[in-house]
Parts: sequence; C-alpha cells; structure tokens
Amino acid sequence: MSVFIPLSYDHFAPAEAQAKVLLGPEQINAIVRRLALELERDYQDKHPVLLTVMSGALVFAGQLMTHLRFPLQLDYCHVTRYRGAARADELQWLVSPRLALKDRHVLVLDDILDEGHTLLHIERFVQAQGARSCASVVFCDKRHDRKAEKDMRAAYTGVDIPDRFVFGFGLDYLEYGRNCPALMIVESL
Ligand SMILES: O=P(O)(O)OC[C@H]1O[C@H](OP(=O)(O)OP(=O)(O)O)[C@H](O)[C@@H]1O
Ligand code: HPA
Repeated sequence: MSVFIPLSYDHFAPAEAQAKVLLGPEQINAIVRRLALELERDYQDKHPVLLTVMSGALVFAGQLMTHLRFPLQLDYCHVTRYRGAARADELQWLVSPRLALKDRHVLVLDDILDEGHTLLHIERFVQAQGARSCASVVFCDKRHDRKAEKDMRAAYTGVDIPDRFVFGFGLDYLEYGRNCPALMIVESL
C-alpha cells in the first residue's frame, strides 16, 4: 500500500484563517444528543454493531457513544475518497470491519454525507455480508444536487449544512483541523 504524505500546515493555515464557525460545540452536542435519543428509541433491543467510518467519524462516534444507553458493539472500517483534499478521488478501502456482520443490525456512522458515494459503497458491502439490517447515521448532510442517488438521505441525519467545504469535529482539510471542537465553514474552497 502506498504511503500518503499530506501537504504541510502552510497549505491549511490560510483556509483556517478565513474559516467561520458554522456550529459551535454546544450546538454540536445538542445535535448528537438528539440523534442518540432517536437511536435509543429504534435500537434499544437490537444490539447493533456501530460501524464507524474512519477517520472522519472518529469524533462523532466517540461523542455519540457516550450517550447511547443500550447494548451495542463497536467496529470500524476505513474507506477514503478525499485523502485529505477538497475534491474526491477514487474510493479506496484501507481497513475492513473485524466483526462478522451476518444477521446483525448495523448502523454505519459517518461524519458527513456529501456526494454519498462512500456511504452507498459501505451500505452495499454491509448488505453483501448478510446483515439483518443496515442504516446510516451521519452528523451532517451537505445539501446539493450531486448526490450519488437522487434525493439520497441517511436514515438518521444530525444537521443539514450548506454546499461549502467544512472542517472540524473530525472532518479534515489536508488532514488538519479534525481536532477543532466546532464545525468550521470555508467559503473559498
Ligand atoms: O459523501 P462522500 O462525497 O462520499 O464523502 C463523504 C466521505 O468523505 C470523507 O471521508 P474521506 O474520504 O475524506 O476520508 P477521511 O474520513 O479519512 O477524512 C467523510 O469522512 C466521508 O466518509
Ligand atoms: O466538506 C467536507 N469537508 C471535509 N471532508 C469532506 N468529505 C466530504 N466533504 C467534506
């Protein structure tokens, strides 16, 4: 496998300098708590597998998990399209899930539904493993008409956001910015 070397911080810094807060930590927390209640309502007795899509969903999944008060198991997979950049590339599988998904209720957790190719691909993979059910949970859904399937939506959506590049709360630009506690919007990208 080739080693991906991201651009330096000098490339990220100008975007960071002009970024504006789209959602602050308190707003994010309220959204995550609401999603947790919806999942508790629907998955209380289903013992789901939470399949976290690395790396972007790391922060979202971590925060969401602390609010889920029912039995579940955690797994992850790593699929990447953007490789840190603002434009998508070929979809690449880096890590497959470890748990057997056959006959399980699977919740695919991702930070963002943008064009939707990533989620569609993972959902198809999960179904091909013989899962009993598969539903996606996304923190945010970027609203535009370039979805992989017309009118595509996740089963659970935290918040709709404008058609602009965002970073923070796990999302990156050039692999930087994931640790920002707010969701930041960059108008120029
Ligand atoms: O809806 P799409 O247009 O397919 O894009 C959404 C995907 O893009 C980002 O991942 P990325 O490929 O950047 O990898 P990362 O999670 O490691 O940042 C994000 O975390 C989603 O998984
Ligand atoms: O707007 C975005 N920001 C960061 N990562 C992304 N992956 C898809 N869309 C985005």
